Amino acid sequence: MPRYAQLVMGPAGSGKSTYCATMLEHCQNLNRSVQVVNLDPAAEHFEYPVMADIRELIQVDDVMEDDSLRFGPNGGLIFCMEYFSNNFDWLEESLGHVEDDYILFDCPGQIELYTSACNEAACGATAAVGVSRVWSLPGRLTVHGRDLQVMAALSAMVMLEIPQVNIMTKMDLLSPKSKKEIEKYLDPDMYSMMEDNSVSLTSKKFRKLTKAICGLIDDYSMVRFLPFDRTDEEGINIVLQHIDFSIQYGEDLEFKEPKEIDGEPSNTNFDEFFQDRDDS
Ligand SMILES: Nc1nc2c(ncn2[C@@H]2O[C@H](COP(=O)(O)OP(=O)(O)OP(=O)(O)O)[C@@H](O)[C@H]2O)c(=O)[nH]1
Ligand SMILES: [Mg+2]
Repeated sequence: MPRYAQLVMGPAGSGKSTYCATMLEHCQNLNRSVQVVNLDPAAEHFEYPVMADIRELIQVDDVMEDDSLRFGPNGGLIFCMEYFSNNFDWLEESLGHVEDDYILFDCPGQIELYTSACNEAACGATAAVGVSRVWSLPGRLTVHGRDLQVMAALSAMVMLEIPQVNIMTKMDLLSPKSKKEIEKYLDPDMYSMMEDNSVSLTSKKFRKLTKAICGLIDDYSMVRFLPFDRTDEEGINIVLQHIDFSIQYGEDLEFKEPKEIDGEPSNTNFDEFFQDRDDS
């Protein structure tokens, strides 16, 4: 059987580890077997059990304390990921050979990594297990900050040629009004957004640069975001279905009996989701 994976990438603090914990719990409720691997050598805290943890191989603190290396936190992290990309045996041994594996890789958050070492590491990880990637961005963003982050998402998509699903995290923090407002950013029309912000684009050069960036994002027309509200099971399911579809998960799976809870067969959220859709 093939192995499937999600590489969960995105800026620092955008909610990658929380996404992994939420998706793990969601899949467990659906009676789906999912495992999580921590690939962040600087991770201090995460709320999920791990199948493997890169810190068993190398830790940022050890690299920073090494007198011959003398790295700071960012250089230390890049060193760790390069070390990881040269030691994939560790990953292959840690993953073993379990059938029907579906693994979430919780990646580190430093954005520089997605233009260099982490790509090599991610390529190695995809070679080891299979493909797909989730790019997470927090739901609260300024317009210009968001443009740059859209560029980062686009750059990751282009650098590492595997399917990518972009998600907008922390949607539960938004009021209904803000949720409505953020809708236009989920599937952005870059040119009309630029017009919306034209008042702040007083400099001619800056306006030209912004237009060029908008053109680039528009040319690829691939960057859209799915909202991710960790409190909304139905929304989480929609994200999972998009990812499953992008990696063709489930096409050759055999039917499994649902788990029984207190002698009663469980009515999974998956069934409920389709039930709701049928009723509507
Ligand atoms: N309300 C809310 N808070 C969130 C959500 N996702 C993450 N957070 C909070 O945001 C902070 C960072 O979340 P993490 O999941 O650690 O983010 P990360 O991307 O793994 O961070 P790094 O690994 O440091 O890059 C934590 O305080 C989380 O509790 C979410 O969906 N909703
Ligand atoms: Mg994390």
